[in-house]
Amino acid sequence: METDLIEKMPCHNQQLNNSESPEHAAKHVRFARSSPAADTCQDEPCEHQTTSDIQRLIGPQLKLLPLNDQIRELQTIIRDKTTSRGDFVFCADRLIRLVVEEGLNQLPYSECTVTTPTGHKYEGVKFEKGNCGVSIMRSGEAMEQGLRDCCRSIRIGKILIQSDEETQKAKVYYAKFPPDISRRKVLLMYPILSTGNTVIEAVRVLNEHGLQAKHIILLSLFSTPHGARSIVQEFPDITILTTEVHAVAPTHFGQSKA
Ligand SMILES: Nc1nc2c(ncn2[C@@H]2O[C@H](COP(=O)(O)OP(=O)(O)OP(=O)(O)O)[C@@H](O)[C@H]2O)c(=O)[nH]1
Ligand SMILES: O=P(O)(O)OC[C@H]1O[C@H](OP(=O)(O)OP(=O)(O)O)[C@H](O)[C@@H]1O
Ligand SMILES: O=c1cc[nH]c(=O)[nH]1
Repeated sequence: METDLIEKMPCHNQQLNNSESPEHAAKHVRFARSSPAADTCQDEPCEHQTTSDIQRLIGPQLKLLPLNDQIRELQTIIRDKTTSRGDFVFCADRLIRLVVEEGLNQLPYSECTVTTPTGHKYEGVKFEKGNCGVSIMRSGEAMEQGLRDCCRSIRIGKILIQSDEETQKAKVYYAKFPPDISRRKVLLMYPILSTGNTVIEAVRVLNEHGLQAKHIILLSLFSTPHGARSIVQEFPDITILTTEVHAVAPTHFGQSKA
């Protein structure tokens, strides 16, 4: 029964803190009524859904960036078939940067004290060591620059997985990670989760290298309900970060950067 419900929920956004403010709920309804990109919401209006439904059905492992006008505009331009290649890449890079920044927020920080030029002590925080990125080729590579723009010297591993077009079965062709990956927190990059099969296979390979799913933060831009649910069912400890869960995911994302 829950499966039926989730597939009927084409359009969701949810705050990262997993609770919905009245302002956020109001904004969500406004988008559902006014956005031309929310085409699949017409049969199943978003205002009839609560944003906690998706959380309940998929679980707290799924974290959506808080919806705002800026993110909604980027999603709209990326989805618009009349968008030029240059605008698509520009907007995708902006959305990637927002997801990367939030992904970094999920990593461990420790407290530290620094001295200011005027000799004052300042109680701040610093990243803990032991993070790395892994991009799933090809489309995940489009997210590497966004991560490097924030973390200049972060190590980035790569994995190539291709799905059989008929059976959808995912096969691993190439994987190269930092040797101590089992001891790191990994930002796994893949912009579009459709079936979820590619990511599931990637996480299996990371598991084989000794990395537990609880140390993986999946950075993506768009997900179908099915994709997110499949990944969480397979790996209940993973964290998935995305900007939108929608029944229709954009396609050919990798080709935009080719
Ligand atoms: N020569 C070389 N140095 C690298 C490479 N990747 C990372 N480094 C450097 O090696 C150092 C240690 O890298 P990491 O092990 O990823 O760093 P970390 O221990 O997680 O933490 P940070 O030092 O804060 O990055 C960093 O200063 C990086 O700049 C590489 O592929 N080649
Ligand atoms: O169904 P999933 O396993 O969740 O994968 C979804 C991705 O796969 C397809 O791309 P493609 O296979 O061409 O991958 P690439 O663009 O990364 O090369 C599709 O355009 C999505 O980007
Ligand atoms: O390059 C582009 C432009 C619009 N939409 C895409 O999917 N790719």
